[in-house]
Amino acid sequence: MDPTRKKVKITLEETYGERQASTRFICSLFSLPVPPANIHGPKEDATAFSGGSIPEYLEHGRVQKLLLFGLEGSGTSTIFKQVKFMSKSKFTVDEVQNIKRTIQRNIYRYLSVLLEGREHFEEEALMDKGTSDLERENPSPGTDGSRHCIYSINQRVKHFSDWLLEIIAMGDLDAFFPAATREYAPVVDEIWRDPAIQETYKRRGELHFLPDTANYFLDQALEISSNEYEPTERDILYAEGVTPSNGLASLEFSFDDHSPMSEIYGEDLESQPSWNKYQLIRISSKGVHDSGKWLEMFEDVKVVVFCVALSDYDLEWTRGDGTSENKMLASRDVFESLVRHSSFEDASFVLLLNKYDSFEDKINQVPLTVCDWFHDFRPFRLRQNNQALANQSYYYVAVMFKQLYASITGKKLFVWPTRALERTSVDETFRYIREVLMWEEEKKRMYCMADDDSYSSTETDFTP
Ligand SMILES: Nc1nc2c(ncn2[C@@H]2O[C@H](COP(=O)(O)OP(=O)(O)OP(=O)(O)O)[C@@H](O)[C@H]2O)c(=O)[nH]1
Ligand SMILES: [Mg+2]
Repeated sequence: MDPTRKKVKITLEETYGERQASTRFICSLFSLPVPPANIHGPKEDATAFSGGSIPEYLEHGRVQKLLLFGLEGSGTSTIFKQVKFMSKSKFTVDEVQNIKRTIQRNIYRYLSVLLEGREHFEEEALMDKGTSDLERENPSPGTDGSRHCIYSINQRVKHFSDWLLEIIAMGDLDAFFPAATREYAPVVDEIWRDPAIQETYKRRGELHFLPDTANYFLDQALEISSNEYEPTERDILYAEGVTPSNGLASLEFSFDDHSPMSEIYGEDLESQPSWNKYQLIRISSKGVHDSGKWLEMFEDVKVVVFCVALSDYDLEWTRGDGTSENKMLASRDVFESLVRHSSFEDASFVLLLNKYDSFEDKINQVPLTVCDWFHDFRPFRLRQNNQALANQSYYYVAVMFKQLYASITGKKLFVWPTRALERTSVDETFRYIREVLMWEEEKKRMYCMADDDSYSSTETDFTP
């Protein structure tokens, strides 16, 4: 069972005491940190988030700043959008119009990636076929004399394909967009359903720049291309390019005051600190690269939330200078540079290991050891299902990051698995972050008391 599901099951079935014990046991087994009172798991009801009037609490300086970072494609904008929906902040009419255009434009981009991939796969397949025909001295042309394979398309589609690829290569799509492209919606729909394109889509892992959600939009090409189309919440969540990709986005939110967290402090609500207002600041990966100066602005950040796509362990990443490296290693390097940054000396770090769903799908096909950093990973048993293997691999990756973090700071790194496309997962994540914040504040308070010599020393140490 994967850790996310375990968490939900724990919430539903176990009593608080049992849960604390089992969570602590699992965490100590894998050397993972656990907050002291992981009281209640996620509520299904995402409305537990509620928007608040910002200026007054900014004034009182009670906003807890959370900084969200991650390498390109790690899922930070998806998380940001989820929080925006959960906090009930609305997109303006203009923003929705822009999102609509972006989604309509993205369809052409996805199609062009598929068409280009198709050309490549066709060439490759025909070459292989040619070689094997030669070996058998038995060439096998199609009925019209030309050669075919599963990636071949008819002349009409080929015509459109050449036209679209040329336009996109010249950067001219905007000249045809949106009016002219609307006319082509039926062709786009036809091409997407073409067997050659569907075969190409099956090999999407080999295509760059094709997100997991491309099929979601291509399936609806006709509706999306119409004038009347209004993006749904899910469309906005899945769409790329909604959150600025090279800038900074900020959002304020709060948890509702009747949340389970208040129970940590029992009946004594008077002494409960006001930690329920948050500002989430997302800096895009481009921002991270040329952000030395920006980072100085974030000295008062309480938590750095660093997002890594778990399923990146076998992917290549092209740096600005054109050289490439494993994407997990690239993420690790960015993580390390943030951990070492003087602005975050006093901040806590929460590592989100995102795309747990893709990770679970991939882990039985591609061994974790393809990433050099994980070369000595040895699963307990060789024959096991995806979930169990994903679970073990997740803990291994978490521990690698924890060791790295501890070697630099001497502190504990908090780690959490996420599936950013699922709202309950993001809700659960922010509840966890809130617990981390409270735990850290409480720890500081305890240390202060210990300094005053008014507190027994053994109880100050509640690191797991
Ligand atoms: N399967 C899966 N896909 C995800 C998950 N989180 C995000 N994605 C997808 O991954 C792609 C990249 O996610 P983004 O949220 O745009 O990532 P980002 O960190 O904002 O990256 P940039 O926008 O490139 O800076 C999008 O197509 C998302 O829909 C997840 O948990 N599982
Ligand atoms: Mg994005």
